[in-house]
Amino acid sequence: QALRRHISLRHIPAAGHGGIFSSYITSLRFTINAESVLYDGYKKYKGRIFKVAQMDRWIAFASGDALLENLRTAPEHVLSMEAAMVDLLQSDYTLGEEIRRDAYHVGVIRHILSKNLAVILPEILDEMVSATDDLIRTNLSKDIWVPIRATETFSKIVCRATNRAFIGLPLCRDEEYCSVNLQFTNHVVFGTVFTGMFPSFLKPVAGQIWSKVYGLQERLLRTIRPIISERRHHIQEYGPSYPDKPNDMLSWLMDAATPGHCQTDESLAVRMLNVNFLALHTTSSTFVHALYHLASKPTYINILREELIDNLGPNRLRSANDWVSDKLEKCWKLDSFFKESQRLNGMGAMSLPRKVMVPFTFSDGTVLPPGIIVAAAPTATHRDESLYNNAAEFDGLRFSKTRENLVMQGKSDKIEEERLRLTSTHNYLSFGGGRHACPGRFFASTILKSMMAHVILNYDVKLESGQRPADEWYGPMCMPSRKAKVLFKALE
Ligand code: HEM
Repeated sequence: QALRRHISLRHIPAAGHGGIFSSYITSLRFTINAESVLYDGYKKYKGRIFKVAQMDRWIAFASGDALLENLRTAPEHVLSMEAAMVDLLQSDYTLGEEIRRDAYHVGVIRHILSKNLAVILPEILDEMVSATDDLIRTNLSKDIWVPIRATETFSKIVCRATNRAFIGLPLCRDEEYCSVNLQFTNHVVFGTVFTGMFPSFLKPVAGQIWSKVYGLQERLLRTIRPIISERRHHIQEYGPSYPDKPNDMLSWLMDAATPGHCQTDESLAVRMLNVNFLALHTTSSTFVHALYHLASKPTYINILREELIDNLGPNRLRSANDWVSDKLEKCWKLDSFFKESQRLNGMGAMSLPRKVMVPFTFSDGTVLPPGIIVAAAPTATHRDESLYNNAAEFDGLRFSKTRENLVMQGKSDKIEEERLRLTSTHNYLSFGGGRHACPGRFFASTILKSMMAHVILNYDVKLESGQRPADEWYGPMCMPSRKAKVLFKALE
């Protein structure tokens, strides 16, 4: 097999070693330091396709504007994201086969969640303030710096705030419900490794065993079944738009579920787990990456605080009433700070994974055979000097300065200005791109910015050592340090 794969890809240059046996050295290096392998490949072959050895396969990486555009725009039956997920995440066994077969939840997130953002925001803010009070403020005493373990604390805050919009009170505060949703990421990550060890014909059995052992689907079902039943009862009694119907993810999913299996309690529970899987870890990691930047570079605290007070007024964002959502849009520096943090410290070294379904010819003439995964390399692209000046340096105001310059020069056209926002995918790979670009990024951006605004207006933060803690890498996946503690002090 290795020989066959080697021959079918021999026209593609390799980052690191390219031989049948020597490539294992690179695959080992990729496991330990994926970022540097991809950076070396990118520098050497920018504008081309290059391949990188993994233990069990080659992955091709597209670099440069033209090839990335090919990757973004190829139709699903040619370059498939779903098929890539089956290979890379063993998604049929870890996420559930039905999630791939009927992805109606993606439409719900893309259209209904985004459309309802302004309406549900006060609820989200209320939960965020209450969760931050419960998990941070109660531990603080006047004028004393108190260490808070950032990843653990903010994943819980994100879980509560997000689930206020997904399932509402009181379940968004239920420990069992939150813990199941937070654990599901581990279920997927370790389940990928576990089921990946079995040959194809045994994977369904291995997947079943894995799900039963972890038991998260069952546990989530137990917590949400009474709520589903109650809502069904109201629908039967008063019709689909019954009075006081909750305007949340569970209702939207129940309304959109394709008739048949998708409408069962079991299927809705799996769908809720998956939506949480997509939303929680991504948002909390992105937040903590930015928090580490903020706490290690104190000058930004005053800059961002000043901007927030200018735009939001003297209120401290202590409650949802202090909030007017369009004012957050005016906080360009805060938006820029997150975009810059995510540019340098995002979810990992690989994005836009797609499986080649039929022979695919890139615009430079390179042909990829079916069966291979092709992806983009965000960390390498985001450090490209031709795209970003002083690319290796953190400049929290990089994007807001350019936005302001455009306005000052009278050149501000809407398209150019939108490209500099956190949620834009132009020259920016953290949210993927093309038809699969993250549909939850507008929701995520609102949560991230409002949570940071609340922190900055209510607390001082710093790091004991003053140094930003090193990220944790697992193959191509990147996470902010899970051990590091940020020192918090209440402002009043
Ligand atoms: C900062 C937080 C987030 C980051 C960094 C992030 C990143 C991504 C990335 C890189 C992709 C793959 C895109 C591609 O391959 O082209 C993706 C897809 C997706 N994300 Fe997010 N995401 C975030 C938050 C969310 C949230 C909050 C939700 C849901 C509310 C969500 C829902 C989805 C869905 C449904 C997809 C699949 C889209 C499709 O299949 O077409 N994401 N996200």
